Amino acid sequence: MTRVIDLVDLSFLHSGAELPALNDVSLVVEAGEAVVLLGPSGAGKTTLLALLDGRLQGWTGCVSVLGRGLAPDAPPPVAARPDTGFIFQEFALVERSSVLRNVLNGRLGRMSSVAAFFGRHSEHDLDAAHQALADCGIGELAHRRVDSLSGGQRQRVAIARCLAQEPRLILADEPVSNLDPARADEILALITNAAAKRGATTVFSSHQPELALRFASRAVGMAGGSVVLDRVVSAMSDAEIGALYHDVVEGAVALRLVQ
Ligand SMILES: Nc1ncnc2c1ncn2[C@@H]1O[C@H](COP(=O)(O)OP(=O)(O)OP(=O)(O)O)[C@@H](O)[C@H]1O
Repeated sequence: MTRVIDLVDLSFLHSGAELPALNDVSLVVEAGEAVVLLGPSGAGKTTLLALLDGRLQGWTGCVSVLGRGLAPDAPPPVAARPDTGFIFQEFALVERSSVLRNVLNGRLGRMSSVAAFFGRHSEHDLDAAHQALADCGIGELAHRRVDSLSGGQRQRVAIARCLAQEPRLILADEPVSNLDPARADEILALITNAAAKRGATTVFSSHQPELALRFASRAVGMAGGSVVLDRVVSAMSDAEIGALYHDVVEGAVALRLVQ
C-alpha cells in the first residue's frame, strides 16, 4: 500500500494560543482510504486539515503528504499543490463568473503560467471540468452565473472545482455541517464516490458521526490535539463514539483507543 499521509510526532501551536492545537500526532493514511476525523470542538481537526493542505507553518515533527516531505518553514512547492484538493465550507467561488469558469479554475495549478494568464484551457482541462460537473449532477448549470444559484448548487460547484483539479488527496472540513440530513447524505456520497472513482484518498471532518461513518472506511478520533481513537469503521462501536465526546465533555480525555 502507498502512504498518502505519514505524520510522526506532529505538534502545532497557533500563534498567541496557550495550548498546542496538535499534540504529538502520529498517523498513516494509505491510498484509497476515506478517513473521517471525529471529535469535539477544539479537538484539532481543522488545524490538521489546514496543515495537510500546506497552509500552516511552524510545526514540529515529520509530515509527508503524497510521498513528499513538507517543510515546517515554507509552503509546499507550487508543482505539488494541485495534487491536494480542499473543499472549503464557505465554497470560495467567483460569484459573477459562470459555473464552468469556476470549475475550470480548479485546473489553474496544472496549467503553464502563460496559459493560465490568458485562460487558454486544453481539451483535457475541459474534459476534466465537464466530467466533474456531470459527477456532481450539475452539467446543465455549466453556463449559469454562480450568483444565481442556490446554496446547495454552489456547494456542488465547489466540489466540482476540486474534482476538476484531479487531486490525489481530497481534504474537506465539515463539508455537510450546514445541511439537512438528506442533503448531507447526498453530498458525502458524492464526495466519497467521486474520490473512489478517481482513485483519490479522502480525509474529511464531521460532527455527525452516525452519518459520516456510513461513508468513511476509517475513523480517527481526536481530542485535545491528540489522536485518541483509530479504527476501521466496521470495528467501531457506539460506545467508543460516545466516549470520544463524553470523556471530553467531562474534562478528562481518558479515551485512548489507538491500535
Ligand atoms: N487561528 C487560531 N489562533 C489561535 N488558536 C486557534 C486558531 N485556530 C484554532 N485555534 C485553537 O486550536 C485548537 C484546535 O482548533 P481547531 O479549529 O483545529 O479544532 P476543531 O476540532 O476543528 O474544532 P471545530 O470542530 O469546532 O471546528 C482550539 O483550541 C482552537 O481554539
